[in-house]
Amino acid sequence: MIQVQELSHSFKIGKKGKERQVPVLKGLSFSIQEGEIVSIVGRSGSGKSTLLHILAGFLKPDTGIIEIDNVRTSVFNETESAKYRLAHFGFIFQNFQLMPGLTVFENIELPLKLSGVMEKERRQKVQELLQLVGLTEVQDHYPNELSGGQQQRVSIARALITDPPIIFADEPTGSLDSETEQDILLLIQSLNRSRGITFVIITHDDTVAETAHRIYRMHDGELIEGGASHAI
Ligand SMILES: Nc1ncnc2c1ncn2[C@@H]1O[C@H](COP(=O)(O)OP(=O)(O)OP(=O)(O)O)[C@@H](O)[C@H]1O
Repeated sequence: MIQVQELSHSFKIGKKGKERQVPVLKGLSFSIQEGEIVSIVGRSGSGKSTLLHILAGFLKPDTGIIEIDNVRTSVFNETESAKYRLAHFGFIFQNFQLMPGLTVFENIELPLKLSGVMEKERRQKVQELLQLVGLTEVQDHYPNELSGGQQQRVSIARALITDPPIIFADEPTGSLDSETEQDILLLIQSLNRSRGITFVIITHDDTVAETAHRIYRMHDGELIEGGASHAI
C-alpha cells in the first residue's frame, strides 16, 4: 500500500534575483491499495507529473511523508531511491522511451542486465514476456520498425521484467489511436488481475481515467477522490 501524508511541493520560477515560489502540490494526503488501478487525472500543468516524480523518488518533496508497505521512502537519499525503484517500480511513458539502438528483445532484457541477472535467466524471462504481450515474432526488430501500440507493448514488457509490485504509467496511451488505446488499457487491466500489480496511471483523459478502480482528480494543487468507476 502507498500512503501519502501532507505532501507539498513548489517550484522556484523566474529570473535570478526575481524568483518566486509557485506551489504545485498543496498538502496532499491519499492512499493507494495493493492491487488497485488508480488514475490521477487533471489538466495540463495541474501537477500530475510532479506527483509521479515524487512518488517514484526522482524528486524530493518540500514536506510530507510517503510510505510504501510501511517503508518510509520519502527519506531516502538518491542512491537508496534508485535501488528501491529498480526493485519495486516499473514505468510506462507516453513516448515509450525505448532504446533505439536495441532490438525489442534487448530493450525488454535491459533492466535485468542492469540488475546483474545471468543470461540464461534473462533469456527465459524475456521469452515469457514476449509471449505475454504478443511480440515474439518481432523480437529482433528495432523500435522504429514497430507500430505505436507494439512499442508500448515493448515498454510494458520492459516494465514487467523485474516483477515490480507497482507500475507508474504517465499518459500510457497519449500517443495512440483510440483502438490501440483500448488494447493497451485492456492489457493493463489483465496484468492487474493476473499478477496483482498496482497501477498508477497519470492522464488528462477522462476515458482513460475511468478504466481505473479509483480516480483522483488534481485541481489547484489539491487531490480529490472522485468519479470512482468500480471497486476491485
Ligand atoms: N522543474 C520545474 N521547474 C519549474 N516549474 C516546474 C518544473 N516542473 C514543473 N513545473 C511547473 O509545475 C506545474 C505542474 O507541472 P506538471 O508537469 O507536474 O503538470 P502536469 O499536470 O503533469 O502537466 P502535463 O499534463 O502538461 O504534463 C506547471 O505549472 C509547471 O510549469
